[in-house]
Amino acid sequence: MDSDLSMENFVQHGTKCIGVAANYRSLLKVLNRSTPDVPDFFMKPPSSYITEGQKIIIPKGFSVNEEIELGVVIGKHGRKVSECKAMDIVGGYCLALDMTATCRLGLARQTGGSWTLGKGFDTACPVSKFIPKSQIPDPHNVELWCTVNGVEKQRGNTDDLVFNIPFLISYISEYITLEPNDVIITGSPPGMGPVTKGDVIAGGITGGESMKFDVDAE
Ligand SMILES: O=C([O-])CC(=O)C(=O)O
Ligand SMILES: [Mg+2]
Repeated sequence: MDSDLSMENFVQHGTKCIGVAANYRSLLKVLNRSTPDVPDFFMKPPSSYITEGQKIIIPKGFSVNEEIELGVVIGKHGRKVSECKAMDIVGGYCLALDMTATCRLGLARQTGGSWTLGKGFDTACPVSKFIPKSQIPDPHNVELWCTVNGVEKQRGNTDDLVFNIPFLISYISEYITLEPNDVIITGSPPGMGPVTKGDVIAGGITGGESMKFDVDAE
């Protein structure tokens, strides 16, 4: 397997971001949905990434929710990776805000249409700086928090994931080759809600990395 030593710049490499939908047991409970047998995925284009210092821009007429998530940054090429080898291709982590245009997602759900605009508009994927793998020895016991204008909106622990990271890597790589600098955003705990121009979204790992983004609108 190839290794890539420049994962600190994973955003600049411009590879893909794969999102997992409804992957927290606590979120499924709030939504009154049963546990799915298989994970559901969507993709965000590399053009949706922003890093701290850049603003989230709500497209004209859109309503947008924030979702705090743990991102897994892939470090090595992976195709049909077994669950027991999956952690070997993880290069590190990041925090991500899965900005979601609820107006578009609601429509997609009603019509069976695609999630592309709902999840993939420009600035829909704010990420923190790269977090080395050694800083998160157990990625299945990470507490995530998110505030909007200083008010806590989300708090959850990755021990609540329906599909854990090895399962996700193995499942995705059965069908889609994972490449260095790809990011898998692992799903959001409950509490996500609408944000508007002028809001400040902060998110982090309790006792660890954090990030902050200003919201603007077209
Ligand atoms: O926005 C959604 O409906 C699904 C999703 O990404 C999540 O649960 O993290
Ligand atoms: Mg999400």
